Amino acid sequence: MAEKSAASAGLTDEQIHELVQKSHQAKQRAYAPYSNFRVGAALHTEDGTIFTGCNVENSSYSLACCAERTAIFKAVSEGYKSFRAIAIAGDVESEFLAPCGSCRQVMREFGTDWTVYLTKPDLSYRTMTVGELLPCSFGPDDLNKPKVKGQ
Ligand SMILES: O=c1ccn([C@H]2C[C@H](O)[C@@H](CO)O2)c(=O)[nH]1
Ligand SMILES: [Zn+2]
Repeated sequence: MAEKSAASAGLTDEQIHELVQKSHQAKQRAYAPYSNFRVGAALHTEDGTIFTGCNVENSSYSLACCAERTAIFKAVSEGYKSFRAIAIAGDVESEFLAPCGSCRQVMREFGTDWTVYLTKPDLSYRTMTVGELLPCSFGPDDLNKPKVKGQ
């Protein structure tokens, strides 16, 4: 069950369960022949459309794309930029899977006040906001703040 905290994302228990399930289904499509670490993600947009993603690795190792970013980039490229929640799924039984720092920054681009469900394979989850996962963050507004003269 969910820990009490953070943003509810305005989703019903059924919608959360569906999102978590879809993240674990997406995990089955992971292309992870190098790490053998499968990850899936399911992103719930403002209007309820769900985009899924998996990690996609490469023989040039550093080119791997995480599941979370696959889902977010799919959504943005289809015209969606308002997100309610993302569920993240791995195969580790003992811990809720946490997103990497790069994915936290990519999530933060689209706001700090939306929800991340960190899940386990038994479909249990922990609820956090993007702002909780990336405190004191840099974002789009920072580019428009006054700068020292001459810069
Ligand atoms: O939250 C995470 C953590 C890791 N990975 C991927 C990147 C790489 O393909 C593999 C091992 O790091 O897992 C994700 O997709 N999401
Ligand atoms: Zn990542």
